[in-house]
Amino acid sequence: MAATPAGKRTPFTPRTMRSTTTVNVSEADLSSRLARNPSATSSVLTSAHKKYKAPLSTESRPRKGPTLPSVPGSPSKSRPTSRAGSRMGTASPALTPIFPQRDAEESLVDFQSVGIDLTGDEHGGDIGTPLAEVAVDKVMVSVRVRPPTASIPTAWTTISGENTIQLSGTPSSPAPPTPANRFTFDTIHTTHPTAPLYATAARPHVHAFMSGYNAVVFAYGQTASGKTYTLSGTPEEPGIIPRALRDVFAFIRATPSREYLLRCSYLEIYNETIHDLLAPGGGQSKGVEIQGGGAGGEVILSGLREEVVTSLASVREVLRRGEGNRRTASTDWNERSSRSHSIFRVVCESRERGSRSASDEERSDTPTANGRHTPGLSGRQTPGAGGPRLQAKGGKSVQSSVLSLIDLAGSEKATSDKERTREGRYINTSLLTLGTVISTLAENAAKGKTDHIPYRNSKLTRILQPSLGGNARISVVCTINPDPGAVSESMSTLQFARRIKGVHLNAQKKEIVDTDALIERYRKEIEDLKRRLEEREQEATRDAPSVRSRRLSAREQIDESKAMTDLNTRIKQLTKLILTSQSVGSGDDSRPGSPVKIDFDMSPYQLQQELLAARLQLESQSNQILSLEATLLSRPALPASAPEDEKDKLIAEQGRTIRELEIVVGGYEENLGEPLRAVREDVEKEWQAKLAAEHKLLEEKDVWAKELVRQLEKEKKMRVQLEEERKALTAFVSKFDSLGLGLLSAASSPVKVMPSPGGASATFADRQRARQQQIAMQNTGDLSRDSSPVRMSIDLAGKLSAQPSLLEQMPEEDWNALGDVSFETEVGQGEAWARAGKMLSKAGSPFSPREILGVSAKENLPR
Ligand SMILES: Nc1ncnc2c1ncn2[C@@H]1O[C@H](COP(=O)(O)OP(=O)(O)OP(=O)(O)O)[C@@H](O)[C@H]1O
Repeated sequence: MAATPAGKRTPFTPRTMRSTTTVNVSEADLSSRLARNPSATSSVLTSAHKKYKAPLSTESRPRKGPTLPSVPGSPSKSRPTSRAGSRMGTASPALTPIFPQRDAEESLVDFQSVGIDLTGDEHGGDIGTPLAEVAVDKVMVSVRVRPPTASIPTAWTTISGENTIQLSGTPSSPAPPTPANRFTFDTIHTTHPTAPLYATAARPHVHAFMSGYNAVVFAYGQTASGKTYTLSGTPEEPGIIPRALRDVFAFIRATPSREYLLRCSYLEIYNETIHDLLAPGGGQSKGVEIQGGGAGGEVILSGLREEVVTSLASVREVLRRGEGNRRTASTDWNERSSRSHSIFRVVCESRERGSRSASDEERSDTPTANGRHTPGLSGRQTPGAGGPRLQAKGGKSVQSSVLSLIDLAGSEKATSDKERTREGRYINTSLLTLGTVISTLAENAAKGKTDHIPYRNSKLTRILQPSLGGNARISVVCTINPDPGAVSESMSTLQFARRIKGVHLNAQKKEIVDTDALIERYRKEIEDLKRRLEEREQEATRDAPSVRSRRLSAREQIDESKAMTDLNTRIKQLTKLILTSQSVGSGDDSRPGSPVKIDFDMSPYQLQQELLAARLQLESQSNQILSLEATLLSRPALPASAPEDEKDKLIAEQGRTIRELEIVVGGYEENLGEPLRAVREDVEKEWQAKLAAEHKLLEEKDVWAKELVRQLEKEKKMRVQLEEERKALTAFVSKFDSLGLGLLSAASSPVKVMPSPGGASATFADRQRARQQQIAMQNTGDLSRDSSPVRMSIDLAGKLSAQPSLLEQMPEEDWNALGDVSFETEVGQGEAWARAGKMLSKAGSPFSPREILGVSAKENLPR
């Protein structure tokens, strides 16, 4: 909304409505109708877009002077024929998209709060909100003053309702209220939230971009004044870039009558070198070159990577990667920080949805020289006698537009750091050139002059040349630091803003007919693939299965089924790239974000088929690469004397083919690398889990084994000990036996009775048996005194045969005491020996236990 100086608000009336007037009225009307009646979206849009059906070809439309340069990087008008592809009879020379890698959760700009629903946000309205009315022939200029803080007061005052900002100075030194201190622009913003600024300063441009116009939004201002805050924002307060992309997808969703293809690129200009922020290696990648641009021709950014995006998630990934590349280098002497100009570009191609045209049918049904249908090539024949216009007959035009969102580096005073000073020189030079270009443009427009415009003095102005030259809707947000100490820089920013307001614009929609547009080629390839699939299916169902299996070998059957799977996969891939209101409707996850992983539960046959399909796809892609390379090589060289226009055209074509090649190679690498990476990840994960389980098991077994060894050692020790005790006891008993016999013989018999071997042992065994019986009887409660193992009577008559032993005469407890003789502890040993000695003397033995036993160290008996 503009306002009169008196403060009375009046509806804005564009000063000049050029050729785009009808369309703009339709857009505003469309938006307001959308807001009132969302259900009418489809019909409204369809009818609205009918009005867009401008001339079928850019050639058929009258041009307005030299102010129609093409957009940098957008497709050239005449598509060169890919003869090599046709010669080689390759499967498909169509481009393979570059899919984003993964949905990374971390991102500088958080999209979580920026959904793609149509309900809008807190401040910014929604897609159905009527567009702010902007003068399409003027640059939209907004000023954003960074909110003051308690410690930093503001030197500026805004006049409510007038969109005027005025230098007030400080209480101690108030500024004089002169016209030089007052500035009026389209909008003035002084608050934290970005939504109101976005709604007025960017949304109309995003909508214009989606409707086929080139659009540029850039932030200009001194360092730390809030340019990055305005463009990128923060997770809490998303900036213009995330909001714009949200609106792009919302626009697609609200436009069922058209289909879209979106590609993104991200570059920065650092020290007058252009870096592709999306290239592997980011800032370290080799520089991007600017080609063409002369005589109103296209500016081609050769070597700049363009990535097809199909969802907010994929855009988020691209942004994250690009920002990451800037940031990484920023730790390295601040290379990627505010010392570079960054440009985020989105290319949008769109066409009306509907059935294929007759001419399309005709073309795609015409076999090539080798009798084979080559999808993608079918519609890319060399323009015949009638040229593109003839081809366009009945065909659908494709709109192509570019949105550039630019965060300029902030001007800065020289610093003590040598490198920073060098950077500052480059920044100031390019900003100065931008200022000069804008001044000259404004002056030319005001005075009807045609002075030379020094676009070529800096990379920034060269890239912006087509837009500044008039073929774009431009919005500038000038950011101001409120600090009274920064007044001179702020004044310089405001003067820049005032100058740029004088630049004259004349943006035109770019409509391409023929097969220049990628979307058109994708669509044609899809149709061709579908037709081929249909043919194969018909062929497959013509014969009975038994006849067929006899006719084809197993190998041929596998190949055929693989070929069909391959066709299906490719159709799905391409279809997913083309965005429609339905396909973006289901949100972020509707797009493929990761490669297809191999299912390990598949049968070997299925796996073999998958493998074969992957191989075929790789082969087909390498054929595409070869075909594009051949096309490049087969380009006729132009003589040095050829007109500049011709040269630019050739350069543009070559740049396009190189870009295609890069996209195909990117897809090839993706196909080659991604599934393998994914499979490897899966396998590694699986085996790591198995390995961890095995390790755990091993550790448990190790513990168990150690414990077992320890037990065995203990047992062995005990066995040795027991064995020694047994031996000692046996020896001891034998001595007792012999002692007993000696006593008997001495007392009653002159006959020397020799001890019978095993007498004591047998007695010992008998006693053991008796004791077990006694225990058994005790357990059964049938214990009688007769059965006591302690038998005191000695059958002397039978002594020679029965070998009565002294042991037999010992009371039970004494016998038990003997058992302690060989036991280990010193105390126990002493007591045991003492008890044994007592017993022997009680029995009348003249020997000590040691003498009897003839104890030696070997017997492990205590001394
Ligand atoms: N409107 C605003 N509301 C709140 N904070 C802001 C606003 N504008 C800027 N800031 C804060 O001011 C600081 C500087 O802003 P920013 O980094 O965006 O400046 P810049 O102009 O991009 O600087 P440079 O040119 O050095 O990159 C940041 O901390 C940012 O969060």
